[in-house]
Amino acid sequence: MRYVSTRGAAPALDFRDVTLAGLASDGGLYLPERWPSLTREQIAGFANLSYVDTAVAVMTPFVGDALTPDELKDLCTRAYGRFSHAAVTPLVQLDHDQWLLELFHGPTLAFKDVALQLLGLLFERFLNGSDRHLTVVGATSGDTGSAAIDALAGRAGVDVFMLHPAGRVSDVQRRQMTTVLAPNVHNIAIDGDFDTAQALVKQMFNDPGFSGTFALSAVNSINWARLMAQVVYYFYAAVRLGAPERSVAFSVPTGNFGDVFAGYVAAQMGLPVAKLIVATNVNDILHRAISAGDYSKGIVQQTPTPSMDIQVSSNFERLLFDLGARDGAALSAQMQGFESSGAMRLTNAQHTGAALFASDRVDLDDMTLAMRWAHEHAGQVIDPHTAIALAAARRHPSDVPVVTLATAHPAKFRDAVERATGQRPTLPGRIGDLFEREERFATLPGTFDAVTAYIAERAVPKP
Ligand SMILES: Cc1ncc(COP(=O)(O)O)c(C=O)c1O
Ligand SMILES: N[C@@H](CCOP(=O)(O)O)C(=O)O
Repeated sequence: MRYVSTRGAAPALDFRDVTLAGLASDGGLYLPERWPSLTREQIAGFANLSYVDTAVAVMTPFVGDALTPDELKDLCTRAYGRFSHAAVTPLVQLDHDQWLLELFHGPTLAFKDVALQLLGLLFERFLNGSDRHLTVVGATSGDTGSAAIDALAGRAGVDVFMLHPAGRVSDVQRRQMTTVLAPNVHNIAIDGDFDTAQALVKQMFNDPGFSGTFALSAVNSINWARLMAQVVYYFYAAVRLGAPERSVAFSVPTGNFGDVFAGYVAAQMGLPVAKLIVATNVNDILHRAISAGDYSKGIVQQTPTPSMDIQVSSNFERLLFDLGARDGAALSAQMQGFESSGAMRLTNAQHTGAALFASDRVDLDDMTLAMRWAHEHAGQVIDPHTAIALAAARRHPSDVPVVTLATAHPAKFRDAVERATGQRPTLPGRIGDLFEREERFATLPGTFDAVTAYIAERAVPKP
């Protein structure tokens, strides 16, 4: 399998190189040159497979010959062996039509572990025997950071520099990052919001001086391997609810558009997906884009769902490319217009082509009501991000099962959960002593010069 950039000018790469590269050299994001397709019989056969075997079956076409089937299975077994639930991503029924897909049983209690546990092992495997030292640069609004740090702490050949917006993540989220004291982990709190952090990371890749000096790589969902691993749980859930005979809808709490784009990929591969509901908080750029074709930035507002306090959604570019006849030059011009003005209209083809998606904007009151409903009617204490998607799911009548992606453990957002339900979740044993651990992080202005100077002093240059 070869991978092409959404902006059309970077070289096509194989799976190994696309994993190590992260972002394309023309500023675009990599995508498979075509979507692999699975037959109905193959999909039906997944109903009897474990999570690991489903992962191997779904990911094999993307991995190509970069790994043997045995190697891929070994990596998946190790990655998902660290999850605390035997099903890895179990389904929980809420009522007749509504289901939760619990994605938070990994080491850092959010869906990011599903992809990042595997990505850490892929880096290790692909760096084995090479003298390349990776400088991983990442931006987090709370969850990617701890999942990447858990996956990479102490690994040879990799340093990770993780930028989070100071004061805009929950205390549990911050401590999950800053209490990891491994020498290859560097946490940086920046003055600014998540969009500032994400823009700095992209600027590092696009700066010839910086990216020429360090072998940069990405752990955000701009890295294709992240999305590939997330496609798996759409198949895993849908076949348990009757696919391919029956279609299934998914409601996804959305920020950077990675998780829901993985659902789109599953649909392109042949999974009968009835609808993908893009659920946003009041930072609703994606809701406006999908419902009205208006992709224009607002000011990032702080909410009790900090991981979704995002206005520039990196992976939306992948969808626009796929729906725009994969014309890299046209998309490049469209994205450059957005980058300079902060606004763009979707073309007719992009807007009408996105018919698989519905969208919804959920405010604080409706988020709170969804948390209460889950608690009172189904005995489930859910986190606020999950509640955004559950509220949206309940507002979209459906004649097929609707699966809400439960993206984080409620203990990561104890104050918000307690305010809504009166229940204060306890920290799971894995992080029971989190508030007694020592923290270490730097605080820097959110500027390219300040952050790159800090990294340059600590990172290992290319030979
Ligand atoms: C708990 C949680 N839910 C939802 C999201 C949004 O997911 P995505 O950025 O893939 O749209 C995030 C952050 O990515 C998150 O951490
Ligand atoms: N919500 C994320 C933001 C980064 O998203 P990613 O999926 O692109 O890594 C977070 O919690 O850090």
